Amino acid sequence: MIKISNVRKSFDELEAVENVSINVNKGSIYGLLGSNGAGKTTLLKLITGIYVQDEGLITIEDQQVYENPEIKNKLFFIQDIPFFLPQYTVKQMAQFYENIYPNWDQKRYEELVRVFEMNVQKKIHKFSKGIQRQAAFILGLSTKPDVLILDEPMDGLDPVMRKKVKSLLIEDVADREMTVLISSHNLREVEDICDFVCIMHKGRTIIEKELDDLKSDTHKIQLAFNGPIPQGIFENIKVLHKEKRGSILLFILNGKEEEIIADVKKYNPVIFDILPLTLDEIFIYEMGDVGYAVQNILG
Ligand SMILES: Nc1ncnc2c1ncn2[C@@H]1O[C@H](COP(=O)(O)OP(=O)(O)OP(=O)(O)O)[C@@H](O)[C@H]1O
Repeated sequence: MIKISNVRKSFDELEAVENVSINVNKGSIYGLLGSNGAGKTTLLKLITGIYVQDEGLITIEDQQVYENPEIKNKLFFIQDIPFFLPQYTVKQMAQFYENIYPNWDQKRYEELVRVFEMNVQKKIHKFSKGIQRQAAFILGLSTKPDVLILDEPMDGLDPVMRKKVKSLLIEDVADREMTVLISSHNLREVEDICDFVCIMHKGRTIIEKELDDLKSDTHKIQLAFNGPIPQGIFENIKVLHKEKRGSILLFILNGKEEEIIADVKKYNPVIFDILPLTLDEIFIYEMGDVGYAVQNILG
């Protein structure tokens, strides 16, 4: 659906996006995560055709986005500071979008106005930050986009509204295979709705993986042996982290659970436990030497 291949974008000397390649499948909710200044917003502005890349290719449904009104009509971008025309009310913005977006759905708009209990007659700039964001969601979802792109979408929303917005997104993904790309600093905020995640750091992608794969491929193991650590253990398994806590050895391993169990059992441990890993821990260990960035992402 969205294909980004070897994309670069610099501002003067600074390379904000360095050789990034990612794929976002139709009907998925894709989380673009990363530390401050990682290049997330720049990448979203490239995808939505606000910026043009210095190198590489960006396509949505195999068509380039930049200066392509046909594709732009199928996507909606809610920026970190949502865009509204000055002095406009929600009703006026709705009329504006109705004229631009061919798929504008008036019935859906009225329904969403009811759900959010939105005052459509009030000038938007007089609303609080959170209500302005709600107005952006009402308008964005009423354009019935094939692709919805969200930059820090939950900023300023209270927990009830976050839940409401998440369930509306899931509804549109399930009903009509809308594709959603969400950028966020905060992994915990989006992990319950994303099926794919990508972590960016300093303009590059560090991990791009299906969330379930990430969870099922990483394991925390506690082990103890009568005597020293046997030679050869985990020779063919990727060890992300190893530490000793008294007589207990703690390993973070990347691999299939059955293979790990089979390997361990060859060495007759006196203690052997497989413990669940939180997503936070997975990211910390996977990213290893960029641990500082992970702390930021995990907030
Ligand atoms: N228009 C611009 N002109 C010059 N530099 C820019 C511009 N936009 C972004 N940058 C720089 O590019 C880098 C990436 O910025 P970007 O806003 O894409 O990061 P981000 O991951 O969205 O960060 P944050 O999470 O803090 O919003 C930063 O170093 C930023 O200062």
